[in-house]
Amino acid sequence: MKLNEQKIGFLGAGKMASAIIRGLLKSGISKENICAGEKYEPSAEVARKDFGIFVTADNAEIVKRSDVLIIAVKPKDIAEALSTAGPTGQKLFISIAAGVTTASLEEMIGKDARVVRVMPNICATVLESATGICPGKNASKEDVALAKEIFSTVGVAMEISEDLLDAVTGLSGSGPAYIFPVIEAMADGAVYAGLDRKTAMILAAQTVIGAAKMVIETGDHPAVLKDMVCSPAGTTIVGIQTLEEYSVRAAFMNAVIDGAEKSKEIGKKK
Ligand SMILES: NC(=O)C1=CN([C@@H]2O[C@H](COP(=O)(O)OP(=O)(O)OC[C@H]3O[C@@H](n4cnc5c(N)ncnc54)[C@H](OP(=O)(O)O)[C@@H]3O)[C@@H](O)[C@H]2O)C=CC1
Ligand SMILES: O=C(O)[C@@H]1CCC=N1
Repeated sequence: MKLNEQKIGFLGAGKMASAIIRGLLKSGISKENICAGEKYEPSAEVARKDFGIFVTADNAEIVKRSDVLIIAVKPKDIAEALSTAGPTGQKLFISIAAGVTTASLEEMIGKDARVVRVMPNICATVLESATGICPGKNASKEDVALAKEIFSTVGVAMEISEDLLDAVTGLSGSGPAYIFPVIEAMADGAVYAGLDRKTAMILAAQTVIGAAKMVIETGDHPAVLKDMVCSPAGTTIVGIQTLEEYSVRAAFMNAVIDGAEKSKEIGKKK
């Protein structure tokens, strides 16, 4: 199955669908091969204007035109989106909804449905998503490979077993929202210390990019990298002491655990 020969339809054309569509177009997929079902007309109009793709409120028309359907509505809206999807035949369904299991998607689409569950993140917008992928019971190796190819256009995509996808959701699905306030708060600190806001924001964001690259490219443990920055009796160790006083590491750890548990909870709802 070649990606550039697939007709890809999105159910929902909101924030995440737009991010993924942008990645597909940037990777050379023709806009003629992408379409979207979106019931909120202002979002539909934005997608038409930004991407030049076919967008309609008629989900059945999207299913008819597509080989692969990407479910990109909120978990609570999936049942309605699928109930208006018409005959689904043996098309491949890829869901990016938080918490919703492949088993419950198969129940809604049909017991033989080919389903792949994926958890990307909002950084797909800048082609830097961290994405976890797992197959449903009827999905073939080729289906998983195709999903991996699609999500590799917007960042890093890895196959992960489904029992761990809630953990991926808490970590990389929600994670950007935990880091954005860190960047804002660090910039606030620099403004307090006298830097102008624009410079502070650029330096704060680049610091996060640089730190992330250090972890990925050196392969060193973050604690080792932290020690490289902390000079004895220097400026950094006093900041580390403050973070420890406020239990910042525990707070981040608990935020990820809470997100993972919420994802599991969503999966239990019918
Ligand atoms: N935002 C994120 O960072 C991430 C989100 N996800 C998952 O991605 C999915 C989409 O999230 P996101 O893009 O943020 O959500 P958005 O609300 O931005 O997009 C969903 C869009 O789908 C529309 N919609 C709702 N019901 C239907 C329907 N029956 N048919 C067609 N369109 C419909 C909504 O319209 P209306 O507003 O009128 O309801 C909305 O425009 C969710 O399931 C979420 O769990 C996964 C990873 C990260
Ligand atoms: O908050 C949410 O439910 C979605 C899923 C992961 C990120 N955003």
